[in-house]
Amino acid sequence: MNGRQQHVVIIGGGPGGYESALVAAQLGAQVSVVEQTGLGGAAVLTDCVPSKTLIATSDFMSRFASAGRLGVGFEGTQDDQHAEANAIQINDRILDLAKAQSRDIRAQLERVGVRILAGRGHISGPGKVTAELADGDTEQLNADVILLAVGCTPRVMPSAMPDGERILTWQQIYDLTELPEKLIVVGSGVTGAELAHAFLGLGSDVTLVSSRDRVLPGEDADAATVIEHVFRRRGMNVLGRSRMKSAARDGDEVIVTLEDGREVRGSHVLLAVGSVPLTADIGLENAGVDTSDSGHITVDRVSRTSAQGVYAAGDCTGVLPLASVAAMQGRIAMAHALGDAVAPLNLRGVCANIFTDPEIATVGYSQADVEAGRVQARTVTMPLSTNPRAKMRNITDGFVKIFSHPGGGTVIGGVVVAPQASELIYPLAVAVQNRLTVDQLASTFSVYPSMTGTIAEAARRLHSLEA
Ligand SMILES: Cc1cc2nc3c(=O)[nH]c(=O)nc-3n(C[C@H](O)[C@H](O)[C@H](O)COP(=O)(O)OP(=O)(O)OC[C@H]3O[C@@H](n4cnc5c(N)ncnc54)[C@H](O)[C@@H]3O)c2cc1C
Ligand SMILES: NC(=O)c1ccc[n+]([C@@H]2O[C@H](COP(=O)([O-])OP(=O)(O)OC[C@H]3O[C@@H](n4cnc5c(N)ncnc54)[C@H](O)[C@@H]3O)[C@@H](O)[C@H]2O)c1
Repeated sequence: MNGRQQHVVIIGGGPGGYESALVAAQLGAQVSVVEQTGLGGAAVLTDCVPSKTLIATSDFMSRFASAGRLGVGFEGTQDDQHAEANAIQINDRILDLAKAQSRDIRAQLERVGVRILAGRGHISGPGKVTAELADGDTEQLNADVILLAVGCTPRVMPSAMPDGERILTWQQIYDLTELPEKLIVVGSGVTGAELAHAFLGLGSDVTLVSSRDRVLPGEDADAATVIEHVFRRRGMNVLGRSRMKSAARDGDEVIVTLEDGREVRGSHVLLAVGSVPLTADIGLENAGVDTSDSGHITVDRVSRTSAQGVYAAGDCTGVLPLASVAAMQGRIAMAHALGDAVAPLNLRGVCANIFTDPEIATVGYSQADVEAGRVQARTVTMPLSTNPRAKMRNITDGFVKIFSHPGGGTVIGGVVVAPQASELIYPLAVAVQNRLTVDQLASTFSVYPSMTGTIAEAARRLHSLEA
């Protein structure tokens, strides 16, 4: 690096883009972000933040519905006692919250001197980005470093084209003015499972079309089994081993036709059949940036692409589609590009959470890693049903699972299935990240009574296996 101020141009203002902009500005670079939709990206405006806000309302309604089991009654006649979701108010709140977060991010970037260009960016040659601005102008930018963080968009099938009214992607549900009466959710990955559960909690009649043997095929099998059991118990119609062939409107109804010929009728269908990277028209060929067959940009562990001076971060790389990973890839890219100290991306410490009720939180090595022989581990699974705090709170579903290394007892992974597991996974994440042993975890005080008591108890069980 010479003494001249480096110019960094970032295409895409989601977590991958805005986090890298902050780091680059902090490291003294002149930074421009070209963003076509709004700062915060899909994460803030249509995907992560809106879905979690919807789930917050749904969770509240579910708690309300189970109040009777904790001895709480409501005034009024028995038949009349139910909470009702107001779709307009819920969606207004969601969209307001998303826009406010987007504004906060813009203000944060502007405070550190980042230039924000509203429009579409593409690489026009080595070290060159063209921005087609929203106001109709075009601007040419010279860049010492280019970072691509363009994200993904919902995958659509020609036989099930979304119409924004009754055939919907997850990005279109926040425009609904009424709660879907009979919702068919297609796809039982994380997006499908979270949203199917959210709408069930809000009062929709939900059918989940799952192409695999069980819901959440990529997750811990024990955890997914608990969630599928809860779905069914709460009245969701889960159609296992069922692949959608097509979805079509029939007046005010939708018909989902499965590959085996069965038809499912509903008022709305929500398509959650995966995502495709937005990498087709961003001029990758103009700089020699390689992609995989799926169109994801190929990167190494410091986010370098195949082209010198071009980095990529987030979902468009296909490394691990989480907001936290996108942000980390972006920070690493800028540190590397601008000559700061940097450690390559380490996915073993990544914490993830599925926001169903109960939630599934995971960190480190998984059961699948153990079963595939990628790592040797001892495993203990403790149900929550014996935890005193869980009993007090009427929590019956869930468990804590810990994986430790045989021989030293280092904690290498964990799964928590519990209400707010996203908060409970942190002690296990600290243990994995800092290579703590099960003995260190077991000898740490936990509050009595508390859900974390089960984490300490599981660690104690692993100690006795070690002994
Ligand atoms: C329903 C759902 C829920 C999710 N929930 C969670 C969660 O709870 N926790 C979690 O960690 N992750 C969650 N994720 C994943 C998370 O949303 C993504 O990992 C994250 O959005 C990736 O960030 P990104 O910066 O790569 O891309 P994005 O957030 O997609 O941002 C990319 C931005 O680039 C813009 N762009 C694209 N092309 C151009 C161009 N040519 N010029 C200018 N701008 C362009 C796009 O408009 C977009 O605004 C969820 C995903 C979905 C679908
Ligand atoms: N809480 C979170 O952190 C969160 C939430 C949502 C998404 N995400 C991220 O996004 C990633 C992608 O998740 P996703 O669920 O959007 O996509 P996905 O690709 O993981 O799941 C899509 C599912 O749809 C199924 N499918 C495809 N075509 C089908 C058809 N015709 N009929 C029936 N089923 C069909 C697939 O088999 C697959 O199981 C996740 O792995 C996660 O990293 C994270």
